Amino acid sequence: MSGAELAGTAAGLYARGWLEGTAGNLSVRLSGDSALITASGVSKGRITAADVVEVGIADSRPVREGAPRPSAETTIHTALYRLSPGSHAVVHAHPPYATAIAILSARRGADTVTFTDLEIIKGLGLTDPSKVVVPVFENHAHVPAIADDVTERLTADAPPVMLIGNHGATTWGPTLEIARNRMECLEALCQLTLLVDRTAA
Ligand SMILES: CSCCC(=O)C(=O)COP(=O)(O)O
Ligand SMILES: [Zn+2]
Repeated sequence: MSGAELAGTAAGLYARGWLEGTAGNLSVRLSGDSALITASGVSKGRITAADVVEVGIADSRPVREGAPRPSAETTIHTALYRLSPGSHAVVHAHPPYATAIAILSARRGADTVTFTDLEIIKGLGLTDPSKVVVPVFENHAHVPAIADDVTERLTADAPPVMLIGNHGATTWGPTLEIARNRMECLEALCQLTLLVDRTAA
């Protein structure tokens, strides 16, 4: 897995309008105990292989001196890699419908959102796709506190998707393509839920 592949996936998500401004971050696990993650504060629509940083999964720090500053959300990515040894990629984005659901959840003080009986749940790769309970984390200003909450709340068999209140969504999986697909499925679940809720109102 290379920085160019990360950049290509990021460009695709940017083109969909899910990484507005400099939003979003993507990473892949490397062999050993490190991961390659996008640099902080750069447009993910035009990053290149030079805009990725290798960080340690144990300490979330750049492996090499002089590297660009890694994503501000690196600690969330590394917490997920520690939690889920079979996961080799993490995608964080701000897709509009998932972010709207994250905002509504935060307003209601809800720490989960449940989706039931929607075919697209199957795209999340769950054993029982009839229902998925998606955790919603508080958007602490100090990002490592979000990572601490992730470590505390999630178990290895948790669904590979989460929302961050007032912020966005994070998904993970065995490959970058699967983590990206899961982001698309989560966004579709949120979009369908908001569309149907509005139609029924
Ligand atoms: C302009 S978006 C604010 C930060 C954020 O939510 C994000 O996803 C990007 O952070 P990064 O440090 O990875 O650029
Ligand atoms: Zn974000």
